[in-house]
Amino acid sequence: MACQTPIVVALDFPSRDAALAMAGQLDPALCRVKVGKELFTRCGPAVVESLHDRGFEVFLDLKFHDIPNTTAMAVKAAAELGVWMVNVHCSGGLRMMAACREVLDQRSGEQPLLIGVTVLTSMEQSDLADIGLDLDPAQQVMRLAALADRAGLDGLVCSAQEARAIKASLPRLALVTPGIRPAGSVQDDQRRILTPAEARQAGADYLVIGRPITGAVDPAEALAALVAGLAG
Ligand SMILES: O=c1ccn([C@@H]2O[C@H](COP(=O)(O)O)[C@@H](O)[C@H]2O)c(=O)[nH]1
Repeated sequence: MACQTPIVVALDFPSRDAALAMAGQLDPALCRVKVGKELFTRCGPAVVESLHDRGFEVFLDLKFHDIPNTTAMAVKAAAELGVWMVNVHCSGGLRMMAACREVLDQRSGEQPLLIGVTVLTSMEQSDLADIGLDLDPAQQVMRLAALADRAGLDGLVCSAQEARAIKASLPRLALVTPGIRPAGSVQDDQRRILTPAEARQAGADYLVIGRPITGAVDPAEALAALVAGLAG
């Protein structure tokens, strides 16, 4: 059965066994899963295939950032794995994003959603100042969102704190929002956070949630509670 909720569980684990043990506690009708840099670097495409075999749609979160040709070929390789979603850094620029769009458009059949990472949800204004950007995260997100729209991307990774403003000006773009923290849970290294319900109210289309689910005593129960909270 296709996934019925906006929740994407981040499988940030150091081994295939650990990732699949967690996936085994989750229901593909209630969430999609995300494979990021740690898991993919350790396990490679085989873990994506195993998750597909278990019925999950997979967001391959490798945040490609390189020259246009290299990035486009990486996106093509991701598409050939049959993933549901793939992403690149918007700060790679317009030509880089357009090359990724073009390589997917040249393929036949079902394509992954092509998503641009704006400003990491772990970053706040002082972090942008450290890298020479004298503006607040929301301004930089809007600038990169407009660029991603021009390049024909399908959506953005951003904080849900920016979702309302982006939806108001660029409603075509799907918004994928990490930095989701249920009320009362620890912030960890995230900085621009919202609760699941606040994120949905602001216009987020997909909620990326890792530790609040995978670090719970009972991940299946944590996921079910989040799903119930969004439905209510
Ligand atoms: O801006 C970004 C982009 C990606 N992420 C990823 O999302 C998850 C969040 O995990 P939590 O445990 O819920 O913090 C993680 O895999 C990040 O690599 C992000 O947090 N922010």
